[in-house]
Amino acid sequence: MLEVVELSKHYKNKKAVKGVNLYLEKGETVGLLGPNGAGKSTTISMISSLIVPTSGDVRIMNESILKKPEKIRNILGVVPQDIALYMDLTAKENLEFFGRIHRISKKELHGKVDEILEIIGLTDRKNDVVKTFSGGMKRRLNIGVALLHEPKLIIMDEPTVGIDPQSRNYILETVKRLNKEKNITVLYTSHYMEEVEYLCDRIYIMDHGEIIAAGTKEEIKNILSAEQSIGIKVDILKGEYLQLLESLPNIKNISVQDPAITLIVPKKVNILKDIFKLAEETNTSVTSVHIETPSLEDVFLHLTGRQLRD
Ligand SMILES: Nc1ncnc2c1ncn2[C@@H]1O[C@H](COP(=O)(O)OP(=O)(O)OP(=O)(O)O)[C@@H](O)[C@H]1O
Repeated sequence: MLEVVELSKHYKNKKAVKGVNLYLEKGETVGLLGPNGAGKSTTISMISSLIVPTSGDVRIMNESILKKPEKIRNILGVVPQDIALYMDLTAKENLEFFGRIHRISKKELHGKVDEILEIIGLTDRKNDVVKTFSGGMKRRLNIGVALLHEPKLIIMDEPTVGIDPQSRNYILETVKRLNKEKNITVLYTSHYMEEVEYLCDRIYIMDHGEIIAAGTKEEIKNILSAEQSIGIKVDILKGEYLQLLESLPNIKNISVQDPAITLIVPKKVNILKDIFKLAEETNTSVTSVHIETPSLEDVFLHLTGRQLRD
């Protein structure tokens, strides 16, 4: 369905994307994860033929976007990070307006608009102007616009940023339904690991303009299969305790979500004794310790050195 080959974008002082390769099979939902500035939006903009690559190619259904951009725009639906709607028009008028841009006939558009309003759950608000909508409702309408021309592939650039949990769940369910019922292929970028875990068959992790890991959730978690994740909760987190933990041998990663600490250490290492000994030395009260296999978030931290939402 989609094939990205050695795609690069170099600006004057910055190599934003450096030889990215990725593919999506028909009907797959694939996640693209990366910290801020990793190059996700630049990659998506090149796939959407909004910016011209410095080198490389993007093929959608075996056609190069560089050679046939118009044809590809009919196959592709893009949900941009920023809301692109007319605030003084109603939900229905926005869909009609964008439908005309896609040259959908008036007759066809009539039924289509009602169908999309139903999909995005805005039928009862169709005659209200968009400026009265919550952030989540605007995002849902933004998705509706991208669905008007019945794309076979949809690219979503962080579609749940800054919205209430209810709208977020609605969007996730909608993406799942579109994929299952209409067999739409989805490329989904997000700052929320749990969304990608819930939605995606496969994941690409990007950092500094490059793909640094790719595979199914299980395959990616296996990157740290020889490690264990130890979550420690304390009453009051002291810098001194943290420093002593950091100085222990075998610590692969340490992250802090005050008053919790997560350590990544090799499976064969027994570190529990040290955790309690150092707590005693620094008068720290440990309230709980959990040992788990590493999560995707842990793998991400291990690979990029950053938390996804830094
Ligand atoms: N037009 C431009 N000129 C110069 N540098 C740019 C331009 N666009 C992006 N960059 C740089 O390229 C890098 C990748 O940016 P990009 O927006 O693709 O990252 P991102 O992964 O989408 O980040 P975010 O999660 O914050 O949206 C950044 O360092 C950014 O500053």
